[in-house]
Amino acid sequence: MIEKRKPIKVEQALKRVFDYARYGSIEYVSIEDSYGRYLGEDLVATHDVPFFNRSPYDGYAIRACDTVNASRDHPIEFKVIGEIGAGSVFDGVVGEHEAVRIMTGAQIPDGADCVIMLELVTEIGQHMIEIKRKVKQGENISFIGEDTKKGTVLAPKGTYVNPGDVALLATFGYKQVPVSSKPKIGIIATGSELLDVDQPLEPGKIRNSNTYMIMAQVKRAGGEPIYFGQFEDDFQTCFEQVKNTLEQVDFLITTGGVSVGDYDYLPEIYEKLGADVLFNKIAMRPGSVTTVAVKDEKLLFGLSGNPSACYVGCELFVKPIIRKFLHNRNPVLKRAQAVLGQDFPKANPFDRFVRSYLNFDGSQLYVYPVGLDKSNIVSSLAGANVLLVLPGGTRGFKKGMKVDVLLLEDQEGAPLDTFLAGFKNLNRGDSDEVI
Ligand SMILES: Nc1nc2c(c(=O)[nH]1)N[C@H]1C(S)=C(S)[C@@H](COP(=O)(O)OP(=O)(O)OC[C@H]3O[C@@H](n4cnc5c(N)ncnc54)[C@H](O)[C@@H]3O)O[C@H]1N2
Ligand code: MOO
Repeated sequence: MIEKRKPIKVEQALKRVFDYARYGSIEYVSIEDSYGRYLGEDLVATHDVPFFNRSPYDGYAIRACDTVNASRDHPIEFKVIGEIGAGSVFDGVVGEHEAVRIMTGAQIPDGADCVIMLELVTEIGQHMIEIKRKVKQGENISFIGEDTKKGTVLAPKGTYVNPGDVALLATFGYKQVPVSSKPKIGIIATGSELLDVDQPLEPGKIRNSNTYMIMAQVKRAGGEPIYFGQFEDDFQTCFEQVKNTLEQVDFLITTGGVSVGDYDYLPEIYEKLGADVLFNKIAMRPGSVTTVAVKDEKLLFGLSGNPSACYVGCELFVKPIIRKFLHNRNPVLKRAQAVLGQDFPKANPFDRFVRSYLNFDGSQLYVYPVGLDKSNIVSSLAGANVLLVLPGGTRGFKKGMKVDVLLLEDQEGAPLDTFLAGFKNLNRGDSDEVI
């Protein structure tokens, strides 16, 4: 008689796993390779930006006090005493009714306290210009420290390095960037039915898709997947593999063999290893059989063999642990609210995580379940950019209801029409900007 497993709640399971989260160390990569990594140290502004007062426009640097009486009917003449492009410094001083022609990004010359744009100036001869309006002191100057002040923490340790962070790293002279080292995640597939990706199909056999899917998920989460192979349902072979692999990695993921079938050997393997099983049943679908054990402080994730269950188990439990290892402060999936785009009549005895597509139609976020909602389905995974969360003990979700979604990743944009429609819906005022 098989012992009945007692399911625990998703949040309880996650808390138990987090008790065994570990942190990685720090390594250095070149700035070119820093995108997509996680910062190993706080990114602190080591100097003010801008570092000097500079002009945000092409124009003339002048003294504001010389324009006090300027107007359309009373233009004031200025003598142009020099010109500076970005990267050069003017070595004189701007005096009364003098101007220096200045380009965007150049340092404001001494004596000047404002800039007037080229378009607002009339050239009236060689080295002479005319100004017909007042300019305020400080007008059109990007002041020292306006962008960021020295000492400001711009991105804390554990931040995912996006292109904006790369710009900051370059601004502050990081040729080499301290990043969190990636956790090494061992992956093992079990199952005598498994063929590798390049093997022809045979009756009763299937191609091992989970391994490659998990490797991609691990990479997406920021970890380093190491594939140790697929093994037939033989207790001794699987035991040896799990034992040896565990010694070489930070965490281990297995797929398949965690349920109660005759060839589901993972429970016995954990026992023989002397690993503590944190849970072996979660009140969720798919992925209820997701099992997590700990051996010598290392987490062993026993994911389901069923592709969708495997996918969801990996996103909910492995991804946060990878991000935690990378010192990320927001390691779990981000939650958002959307409107259900179609009926979902099925009952939800446990919390259900439905592979779904989140879409903005120009005015509202809608979420649509993708494909068949069964844990052995592989086709619904590719089109999903979120997991729709339907709480356990509910049924009959209707189109139009507000629901929660967990964001996976969205590299795909919107259709052009939807993008343009978004502007149509904006209530825009008229601008009085002249230029
Ligand atoms: N009597 C019971 N039977 C089952 C239960 C249960 O509670 N009592 N739970 C069911 C649920 S829920 C799931 S999910 C599965 C989980 O089974 P396992 O995780 O032990 O996985 P396997 O039995 O090894 O395989 C399940 C399924 O997935 C296919 N598979 C396996 N590995 C891969 C792979 N690497 N790539 C693609 N597909 C894979 C395998 O061929 C099976 O079809 O158990 C239910 N049964
Ligand atoms: O674990 Mo199963 O994945 O609930 O379908």
